[in-house]
Amino acid sequence: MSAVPDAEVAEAAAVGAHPVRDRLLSGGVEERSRTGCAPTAVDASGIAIVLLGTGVVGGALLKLLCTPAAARIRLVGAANSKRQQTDPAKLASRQLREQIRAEGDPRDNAALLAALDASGVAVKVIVDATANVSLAARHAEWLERGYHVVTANKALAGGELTGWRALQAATASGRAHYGDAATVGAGLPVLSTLRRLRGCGDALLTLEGVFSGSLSYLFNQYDGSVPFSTLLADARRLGYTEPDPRSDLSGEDVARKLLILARHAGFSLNADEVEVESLVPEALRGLSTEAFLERLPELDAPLAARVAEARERGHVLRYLARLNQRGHARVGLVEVPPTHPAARLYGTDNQFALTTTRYNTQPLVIQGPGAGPEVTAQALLGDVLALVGA
Ligand SMILES: NC(=O)C1=CN([C@@H]2O[C@H](COP(=O)(O)OP(=O)(O)OC[C@H]3O[C@@H](n4cnc5c(N)ncnc54)[C@H](OP(=O)(O)O)[C@@H]3O)[C@@H](O)[C@H]2O)C=CC1
Ligand SMILES: N[C@@H](CC=O)C(=O)O
Repeated sequence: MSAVPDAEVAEAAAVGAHPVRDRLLSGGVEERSRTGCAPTAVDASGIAIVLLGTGVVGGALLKLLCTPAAARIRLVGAANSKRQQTDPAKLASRQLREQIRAEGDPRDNAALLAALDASGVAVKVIVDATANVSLAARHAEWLERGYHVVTANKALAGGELTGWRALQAATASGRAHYGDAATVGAGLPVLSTLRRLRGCGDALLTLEGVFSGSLSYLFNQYDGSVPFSTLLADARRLGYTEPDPRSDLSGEDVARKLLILARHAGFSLNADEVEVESLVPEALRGLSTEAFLERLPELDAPLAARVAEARERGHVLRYLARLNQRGHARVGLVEVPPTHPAARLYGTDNQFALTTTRYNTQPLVIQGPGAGPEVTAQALLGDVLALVGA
């Protein structure tokens, strides 16, 4: 199924490298085309963007920027965690990630914003394809300054309630838009549906489902026959996990999505009000990402025991998120019967079951792939294009 040989995966897991991440931008199997890529001559009615993060999702977005759908978009800056590029000729490079790594300027957000200002284009967008908390903390300020923000980074909207409130205040002025489709369901139409329902006067009563693409991928397959750690390495290689997979296994990423949805529905929940079950053993919590990746097999025994217990009862394990009518929020591993809707998912499927005042006999269910570079990058592109009504 994978395009990456197993030996390469094993080596990558050992050193903390990432074949999909590397290939997406290396100009190797998924080379950027020069033709139509990062156009330098977009007229003033076009869109200028700065891309923060050139990893799995950012890399896939760079590929989409080379397609006709992105003809109105001009890339005026791109950055990784250490370096950045704003030179138009270099931004059009086939090897943009290597270019930035080898010859990029030191990181400086002000220079990226200056590139947007100098573009002469009215619609200026900052695309955040990182998981960086400090960058997310700047979203509200950027919006207030009139830059649109399109994000896959959930750290602000799904973080502390104060951050969420700052975001609401920044968008309330209407100066700039916040494109957040990629933050929940990797672009499945969940947030847009919830906003539409609320706009019609409907109210969310309960919410339940599988909100993690990587955990869905893991538990849809895990029956104890293949070690959990092997499946996790696969999920990471395929670009489904967070930069540090403990963000998925700890429940933190699912909790963020639940908070984003709950807050959009009018529940003012703080981050510490979500009950979270972590699947990361205590001994693996304080390690560096690289050290954690070397010790993945330590995940196997506890989960093998859990799946065996569930099987004795004729059940399967699913990592579920739940919000009840009283605003109680919980994310964690649940034993469900094979007839449960969450037991019938495939691949990275997410499932969001919304019970509302008007959808109250059967929930409104949104289901489909909930992780992966292409779908997530498409969600970002869609939010960018929506700014010009495309
Ligand atoms: N993968 C998926 O399926 C989905 C991911 N997302 C979200 O997308 C985001 C990115 O995920 P993913 O692409 O998988 O992660 P990666 O680790 O592959 O990429 C993250 C990128 O962010 C860069 N970065 C980190 N800090 C900064 C910074 N301060 N300034 C600029 N760049 C920075 C990294 O730089 P460097 O290369 O130097 O490390 C890297 O290029 C996350 O928030 C994730 O939750 C959302 C939906 C689905
Ligand atoms: N790591 C996340 C990616 C999308 O947000 C997940 O597994 O769902």
